[in-house]
Amino acid sequence: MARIEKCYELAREIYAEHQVDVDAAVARLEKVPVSIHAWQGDDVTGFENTSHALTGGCQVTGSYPGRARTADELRDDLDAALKLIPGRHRVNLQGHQVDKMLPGVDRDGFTLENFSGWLDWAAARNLTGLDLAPAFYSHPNLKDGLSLSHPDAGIRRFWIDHGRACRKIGADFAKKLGSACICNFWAPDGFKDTPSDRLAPRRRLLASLDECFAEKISGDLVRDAIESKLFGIGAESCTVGSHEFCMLYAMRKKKMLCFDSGHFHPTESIADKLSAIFCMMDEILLHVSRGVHWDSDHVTVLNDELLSIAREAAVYGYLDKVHLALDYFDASINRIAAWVIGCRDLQKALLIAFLEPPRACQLEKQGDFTGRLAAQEDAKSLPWGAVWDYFCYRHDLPAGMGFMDEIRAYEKKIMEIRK
Ligand SMILES: C[C@H](O)[C@H](O)[C@@H](O)C(=O)CO
Ligand SMILES: [Mn+2]
Repeated sequence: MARIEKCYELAREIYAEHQVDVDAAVARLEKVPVSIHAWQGDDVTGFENTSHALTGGCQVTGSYPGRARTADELRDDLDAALKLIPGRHRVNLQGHQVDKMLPGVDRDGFTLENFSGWLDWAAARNLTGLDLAPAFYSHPNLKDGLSLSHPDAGIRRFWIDHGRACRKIGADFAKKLGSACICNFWAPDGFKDTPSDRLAPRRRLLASLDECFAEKISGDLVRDAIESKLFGIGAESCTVGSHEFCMLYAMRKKKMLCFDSGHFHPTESIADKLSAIFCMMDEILLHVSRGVHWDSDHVTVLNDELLSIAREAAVYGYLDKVHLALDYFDASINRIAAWVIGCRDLQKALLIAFLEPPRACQLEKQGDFTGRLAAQEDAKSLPWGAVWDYFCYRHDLPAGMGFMDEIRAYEKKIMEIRK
């Protein structure tokens, strides 16, 4: 331990030479909650016990042992992960991750009763809140790849009512937990092959969303967000809720725009979009993920993309308006490790952003772009790792990959015996 403190002292000295206050950076990181996506733990299956296949253009691959089969198991797994992630965080649910099913009640009729176990669990933990996203997929009413934009009014009604139900449950979560619930609307609607009519489904999606949001709910209780996608598996030719559609909807209807980092062209970075959005919008939801080829949902790692997203979210002083959420699913590795590694990497990226020396910005202001490049590159070898280790130590958590011992023990005792 003495070594961690010693290294931290040295790092503090070095950063001070670069006009960076390390203690302030640590204090900032302390205050950033990440919304941890519960669906990494159950492979997005939910707990309706209706054996619906995963549909809607997402795929979970791998058969690593230990998928949570019930909400109780999922909560145990989240407990195991949360213990290994420094700081206070939130948990993000999908609208089919019910705690219990009630006879004759489907998604369009879900109420808090279906999710009550989650609320009790969150209240008993030190969570900063619970988020809930309607699940417009993995259900027989996703017909021909369409939910909210389906031509059949009865189908649209089912999904609209599911959206409305989730907002009400979110409000109930918020009342008890004292923190607004983020209700993110992502509809998988799309076409495998070129549609003859792209306009009508988009008009129907627009009308359905208006109905979903018709009930006025205070922003202190629910923050609505809308998420676009480039394409999904089996919906390669047209996505109804495209980026333009969602951005304009959010702007016009005063909703939050959700950027999922796996939902854009591979060479397109959402980091560059944040400052553009903040010129005209006040709040944003980030789904932090990692796209690899056609898969939008690999575990986040500390790569250039994550560093630039965290940097752009942090450096202009609007981090309080950026809601950070994880969104990936990998069933080929230990699911708890997937949460812990991805979340800690996001926190590391934020810490690196908080520790950014002012030099590069100063040189840029003077028009010295060569100096700026030199300063940006020099900053890369500053000892942020010593600061991260100290942050973990303050939280009584192992630095490095020490967290794997606990994960392995939990895997042996609990996960390996799940069938
Ligand atoms: C579980 C969904 O995949 C997720 O919530 C949604 O945000 C998404 O990114 C779909 O690709
Ligand atoms: Mn997403």
